[in-house]
Amino acid sequence: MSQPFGFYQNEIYFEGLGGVVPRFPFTYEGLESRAEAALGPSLWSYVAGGAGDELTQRANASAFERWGLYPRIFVGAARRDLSVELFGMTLPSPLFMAPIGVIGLCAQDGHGDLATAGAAARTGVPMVASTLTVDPLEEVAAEFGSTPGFFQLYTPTDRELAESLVRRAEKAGFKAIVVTLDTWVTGWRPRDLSTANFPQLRGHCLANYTSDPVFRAALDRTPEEDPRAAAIRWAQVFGNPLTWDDLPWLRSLTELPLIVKGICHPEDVRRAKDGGVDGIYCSNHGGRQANGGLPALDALPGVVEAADGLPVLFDSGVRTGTDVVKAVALGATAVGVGRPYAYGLAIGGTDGVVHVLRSLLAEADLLMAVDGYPTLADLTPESLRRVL
Ligand SMILES: Cc1cc2nc3c(=O)[nH]c(=O)nc-3n(C[C@H](O)[C@H](O)[C@H](O)COP(=O)(O)O)c2cc1C
Ligand SMILES: O=C(O)C(=O)c1ccccc1
Repeated sequence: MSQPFGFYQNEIYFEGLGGVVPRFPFTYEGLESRAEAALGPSLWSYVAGGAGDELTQRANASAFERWGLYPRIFVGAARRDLSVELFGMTLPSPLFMAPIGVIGLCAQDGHGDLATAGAAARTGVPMVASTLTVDPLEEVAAEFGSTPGFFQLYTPTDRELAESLVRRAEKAGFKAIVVTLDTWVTGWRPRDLSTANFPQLRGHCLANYTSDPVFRAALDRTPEEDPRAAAIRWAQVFGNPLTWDDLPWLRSLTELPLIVKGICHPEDVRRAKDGGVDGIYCSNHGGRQANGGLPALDALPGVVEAADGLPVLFDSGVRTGTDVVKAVALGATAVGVGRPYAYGLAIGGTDGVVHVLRSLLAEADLLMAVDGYPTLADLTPESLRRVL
């Protein structure tokens, strides 16, 4: 590791005055208010909103407040190592960027997927690119530099199309396939309903479909000639209500590491594991799908236990570096952040995303320094105590 993540603090104190300090906020609330202004009402309601009255979305974040980290003294954690092994890769930290559909729209120029991939290249923090990128997946992958990227698959009903998307992702150099299982239909989202968001967003969801030979072959006229017919076809093929019977087929699609996203129940972990997946992604989609459910963090220990050594990726409610540390202590191998980096993108493009990621990592690193946990392996459930 070249420089500890906490060094971001020094840069800001000693060099960044006039640079980062006036440009970007250092709290989640600060990010939210700046992003709301930058995005405007429609995009804001899409990104910030969740299902129902957003009880689960709020609970995801507040679940972290119920755990406190014990400080350990006389440890001298002058050097920290946050690196982690995942699917044979060594990542500089457990942090990654969760997939966010049409995140491209959050950037001023509408190419935010490329800007986010650029932030992955600059920080070493992997991006999970959504099936719903605004620019084709090949163009996104071209911006990753030496940072590995993962491809998130929304499995279409057309199996041949699913296969084609996976082949393209492999060819473009993605290092893992993340299949999202909790969103074959979108949840009841009052904010999106009140801004009638989806009809507008739909037109921006199509890039990976209209650039796909299998998708194009199923159309009578090209998407350029008849964009409406392409959008209709997209709506028809988008959501596949998969069942366990489809897992062998999903597994057969690729030799890349296969991760299933949206798992919270230990029994589902066992079944996924039996089906030969390489990783479990514990998430409730940031409270955007089902409302009234368990905060994802409360599901994590049961998932980790059932995973029994298989890597567990986690997201939903991560807002600070201390949240990252707590999720690792509860057994997550890698920790995803969602909305915060979208807000960074809205505020400052690639620089804004880099700022959000570096801030999360600096806070995590400095917490480990102060509390005496030099490596991730030192963080265990015994490092935490329930406080409420
Ligand atoms: C605007 C938005 C779009 C999303 N789109 C996708 C998507 O395309 N695919 C997917 O698997 N998850 C998607 N998610 C869910 C995220 O991957 C992640 O589970 C969630 O954002 C984590 O919660 P957090 O935002 O509270 O950190 C989306 C989330 C947001 C906020
Ligand atoms: O909004 C989401 O969370 C999401 O995953 C999605 C699904 C379909 C279209 C756009 C975004």
